[in-house]
Amino acid sequence: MSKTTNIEAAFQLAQEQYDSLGVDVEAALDRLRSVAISIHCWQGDDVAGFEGNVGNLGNGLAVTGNYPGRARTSGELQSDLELAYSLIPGRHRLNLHALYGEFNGPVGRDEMEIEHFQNWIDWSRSQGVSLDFNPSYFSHDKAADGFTLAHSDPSIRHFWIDHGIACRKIAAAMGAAQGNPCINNFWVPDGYKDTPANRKAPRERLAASLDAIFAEPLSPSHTLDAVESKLFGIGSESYVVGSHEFYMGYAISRNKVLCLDAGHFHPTEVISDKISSTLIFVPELLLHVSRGVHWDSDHVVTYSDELQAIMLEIVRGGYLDRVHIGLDFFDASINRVAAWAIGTRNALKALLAALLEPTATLQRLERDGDYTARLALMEEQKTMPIGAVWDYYCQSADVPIGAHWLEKVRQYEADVQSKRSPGMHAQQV
Ligand SMILES: C[C@H](O)[C@H](O)[C@@H](O)C(=O)CO
Ligand SMILES: [Mn+2]
Repeated sequence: MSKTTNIEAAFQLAQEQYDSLGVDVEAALDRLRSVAISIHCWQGDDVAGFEGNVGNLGNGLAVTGNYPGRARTSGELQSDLELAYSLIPGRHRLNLHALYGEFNGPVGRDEMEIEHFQNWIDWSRSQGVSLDFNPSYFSHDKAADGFTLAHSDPSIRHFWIDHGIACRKIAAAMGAAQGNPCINNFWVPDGYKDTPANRKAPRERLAASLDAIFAEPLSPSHTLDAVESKLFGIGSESYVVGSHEFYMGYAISRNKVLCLDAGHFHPTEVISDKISSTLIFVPELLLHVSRGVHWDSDHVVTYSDELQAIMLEIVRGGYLDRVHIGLDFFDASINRVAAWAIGTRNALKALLAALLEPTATLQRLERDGDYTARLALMEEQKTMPIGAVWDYYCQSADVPIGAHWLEKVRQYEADVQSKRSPGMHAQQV
């Protein structure tokens, strides 16, 4: 039997097994096909961007590792992304940070315009990829003391407010160009290393700065504002202005998208349990699917219990249209294209597993108080043949099956990435 026939035969057997549980595999695959994951550009170059300050990543963000082949220009990043997308089934989005604009000479963050992203818009159109966006409140002289929108100096605060306003206009133009909303996510690092004497004032300033940024109504069909909380960062261990409670309250009161980053909570706290709570009160969620190891370490997403729990919660709650699934990890110790492929394929595989769950049956058992059968069925589900369905999905999407994608990355690394010199930044290439 040929490999293709094997995959089809295994899929048919798997389909029969799911069928016996009342699960429609074709419907699950159709739903999976419609989900676009927002793949973060910053895994490709260690969050360096193209402003020319490579190695100055600041404000608590840390990338470790020195694997060769970091992308140094937008052309290199686009080429790496094209390979990554070709290894991942489905049609996905690209999440860009403002510091990835293309600037001919110095451009202040408060002066950024859509023209600095025209090349990204053109490229994304050519790839059939839609864009999401983020203002960049880090790795900058005016963020050197750890404060931006909550700064006590009004001139610094206003500089960053202007950056936020500029980024909203850029995001809206991207959304108008692509015909669907560009999610524009605001994360600021503001916080104190040591115990503050005044927790109130910075939070009042952050709320006022955000209100100033969001003052102009923009069409929700062009852009949606999201806000991202954090528990602590390196250098803001004792106090983060934009805590979970702060942004939960902000998003509810201002009708904003709430961003939950899996690495931004206490180590035993999970975002999977926050989805059904928060969505009662906010219109939509953005997820930064990440993997913290002891802290917000931004490890590549693996097929973990929490990843599966996140996807199950989205599917069980019927939230696929209200939850934007984005990724947020940056690992420089392995091939960066492989990192994208591993993390995104895992996210999709976990989503497929969730779509293949006999949720209606489980929820009926729960309603009936039959917790024995609920647990038994949930456990049996774990060894159902999802691998056969996933392989079939990859084959039908014309992307590599199993670990064969790794051969393409190895070839690309030998032909392209290994020839890049490490220390250079965009202007030097
Ligand atoms: C680069 C991203 O904006 C950043 O990772 C942010 O989303 C975050 O999670 C900071 O810890
Ligand atoms: Mn994040």
